[in-house]
Amino acid sequence: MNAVECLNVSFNRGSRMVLDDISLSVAQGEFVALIGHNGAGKSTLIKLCLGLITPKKGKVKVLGGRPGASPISVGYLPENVSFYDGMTIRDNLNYFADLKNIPRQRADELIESLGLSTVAVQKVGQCSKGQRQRLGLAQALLAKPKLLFLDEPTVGLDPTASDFMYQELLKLKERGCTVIVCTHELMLVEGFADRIVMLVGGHKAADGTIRILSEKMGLSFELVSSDALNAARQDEFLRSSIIDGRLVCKGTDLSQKLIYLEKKYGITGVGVKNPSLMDIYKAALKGHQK
Ligand SMILES: Nc1ncnc2c1ncn2[C@@H]1O[C@H](COP(=O)(O)OP(=O)(O)OP(=O)(O)O)[C@@H](O)[C@H]1O
Repeated sequence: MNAVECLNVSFNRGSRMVLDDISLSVAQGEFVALIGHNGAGKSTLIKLCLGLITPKKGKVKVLGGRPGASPISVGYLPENVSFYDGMTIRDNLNYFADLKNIPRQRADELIESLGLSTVAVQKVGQCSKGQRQRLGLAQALLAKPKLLFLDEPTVGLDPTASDFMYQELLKLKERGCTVIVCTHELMLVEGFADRIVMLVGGHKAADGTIRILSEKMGLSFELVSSDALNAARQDEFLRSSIIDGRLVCKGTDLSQKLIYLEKKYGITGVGVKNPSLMDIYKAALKGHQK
């Protein structure tokens, strides 16, 4: 059973098409980055999976059932999570625990594990953005969800706080939780996500690992080796692969080039630098606007 299954899902707001024929499967335990320009439909897709809105066409299944059918198993950190500013961090979390019928001991555990102990008695209105987001994550994790949706969880966070957030998400994935993060922070998410799903104008424009998408899109991989670069400068076959002082090739030519370097020049251990998620983003955007 997949954690999320969308089959030919379309959603309109009035006469405007917001999502068009989206099919998407997310396996349990996967970490998926949902990316795309402003207004692409990312939050809408998350809301459909949460059962907050219903598709005009197509089917959505979450943890094998109807979206919204197992709220305890699904955690959600919305883009603008709101708390009671006049209450402390601990009281806010206890309040949500009580609402969900979860023992307050779980709130204590999360305060401890998410590094909120020293500020637990601080009023939320006096918390930094990073502390609020940790509280937001704690709220989403109260029920130990099997599936977690996060909508731009690191907006406005400093690099340490953002890294903390992603390290926590990685720990959850390691424990088998499915994580779906909607974000614009491509450089940050590319090191964590197993797979990228990109929406453009309500359509699915890309779906796969960075490696596979790069190959499909014909993006350039860099062969990182000064020996290989020096050899290529003297080599008729490789010379044309030097662009802006870097030795590059398409994913489909990669193994051929590596074998050639080893056989002809005895060069081994050549590092391969994948295209970045930003390269994929730009290529998918361009490909979709043709
Ligand atoms: N409540 C609403 N009423 C009317 N239109 C809406 C509403 N919410 C979203 N939309 C529209 O639906 C489209 C998709 O919005 P959505 O919030 O899903 O995009 P997004 O990819 O999450 O964007 P962003 O990166 O800016 O958060 C946009 O054109 C937006 O204007």
